[in-house]
Amino acid sequence: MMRLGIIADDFTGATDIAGFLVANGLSTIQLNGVPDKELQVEADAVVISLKSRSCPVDEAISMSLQALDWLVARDCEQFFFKYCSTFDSTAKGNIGPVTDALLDALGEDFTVVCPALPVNGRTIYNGYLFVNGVPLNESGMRHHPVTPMLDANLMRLMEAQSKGKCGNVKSDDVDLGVEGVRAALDKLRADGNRYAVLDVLNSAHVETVGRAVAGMKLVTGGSGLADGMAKAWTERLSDPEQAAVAGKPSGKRAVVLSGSCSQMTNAQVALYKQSAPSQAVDVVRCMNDAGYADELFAWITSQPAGDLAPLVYATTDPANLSEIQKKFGADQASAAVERIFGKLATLLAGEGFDTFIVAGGETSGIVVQSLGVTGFHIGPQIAPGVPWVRAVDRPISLALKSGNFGKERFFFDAQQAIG
Ligand SMILES: Nc1ncnc2c1ncn2[C@@H]1O[C@H](COP(=O)(O)OP(=O)(O)OP(=O)(O)O)[C@@H](O)[C@H]1O
Ligand SMILES: O=C(O)[C@@H](O)C(=O)CO
Repeated sequence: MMRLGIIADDFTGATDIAGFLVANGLSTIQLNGVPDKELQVEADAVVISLKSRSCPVDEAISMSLQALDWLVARDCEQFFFKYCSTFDSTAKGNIGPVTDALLDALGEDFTVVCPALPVNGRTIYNGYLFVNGVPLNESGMRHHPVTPMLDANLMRLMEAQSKGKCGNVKSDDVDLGVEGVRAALDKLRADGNRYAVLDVLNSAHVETVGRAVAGMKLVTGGSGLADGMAKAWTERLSDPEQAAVAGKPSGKRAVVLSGSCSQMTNAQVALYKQSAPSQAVDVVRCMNDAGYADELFAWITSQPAGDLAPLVYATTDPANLSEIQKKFGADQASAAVERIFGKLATLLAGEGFDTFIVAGGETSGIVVQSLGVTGFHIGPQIAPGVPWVRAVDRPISLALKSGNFGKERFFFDAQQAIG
């Protein structure tokens, strides 16, 4: 019997939250896009992954409401709007409008905002979001190709996008435990706030806020909050290993496709290409050479099988990225790069590649769409927030890595985990 319905605004975000639920023993299925009305699924949690983070706001709202309807019709009792642990949403972003639409649809007038994920260095203090101890707007996120984050104050970001007031539950209240958080939430609500940013500095706070929001119809945030919520459902916990079995990887031919320009992906690519065959993507050719994907495909298939998987990367440093964007326009350059990765994925699957290690949320979205995969079983985690997943409808395994996740050896670690 399904209980928790999750609407995620991108693909890697969806696998991230699903991975934490499975690690806590909740059986979880991830569906790519809003499924057919007929589809029935049996799981403790269902994650619907959308591509709604950076699309026009009307589309984001409409997709999210369709996802909500689908989950409501499957008897979900609680709903989670999952967005990025680095917020990834400027003053014009979709998080506020989608939260408002979900609240209205559920007949609710209050929710929490909690992108914290301390295990990956995302903490919230006095309502400011930090990445490894640095305010969001001073972290690598200020150079993000699509959503450069120039403010770390979550109340301000939320109010700029939405139609209500946003307060803050301070870490002192979280230190008081579940009752402290609930009292602070009641007070903020009574004071006319529509949203409350939850301070979270460590894993004890994660558990406290997870318990404190147990009765809330709608919560919003990152996978840290879901980790805390899942830990609170002790009576439903089953064997975590069992929950991950259906998603274990077992593929034979792997490739690494990296379209993220985050600091961490830059470090992962730099290390991996010292040992593995690699090919950099030429953005100019992505834009104007119809045969470019075929050429990259031919290069990949010419690499010896059995060794480290070949890497194709568009990953580049902030200075070069900003030059490319100035020359061609950020949207045009991104779209051209995404198109190449999409074509490559289709060609590779046709050639028998069954294991795709992908870096970047948008990049993962396009790869998954191009492969035509409708949903995933969630497997064991490679790194916090990055589980192996196995397509429900084809023998294909994927590791969909959020830009900033994983350690430097991530691409090696992923391949080591293949059985
Ligand atoms: N060299 C490049 N020049 C221009 N655009 C690029 C280049 N490399 C990647 N891109 C684009 O930048 C965007 C990166 O977004 P993506 O979501 O894949 O990574 P990310 O933002 O680091 O990951 P996440 O969303 O998981 O944090 C994609 O649209 C990609 O096509
Ligand atoms: O929360 C995160 O950081 C990730 O799951 C994500 O959403 C990046 O795309």
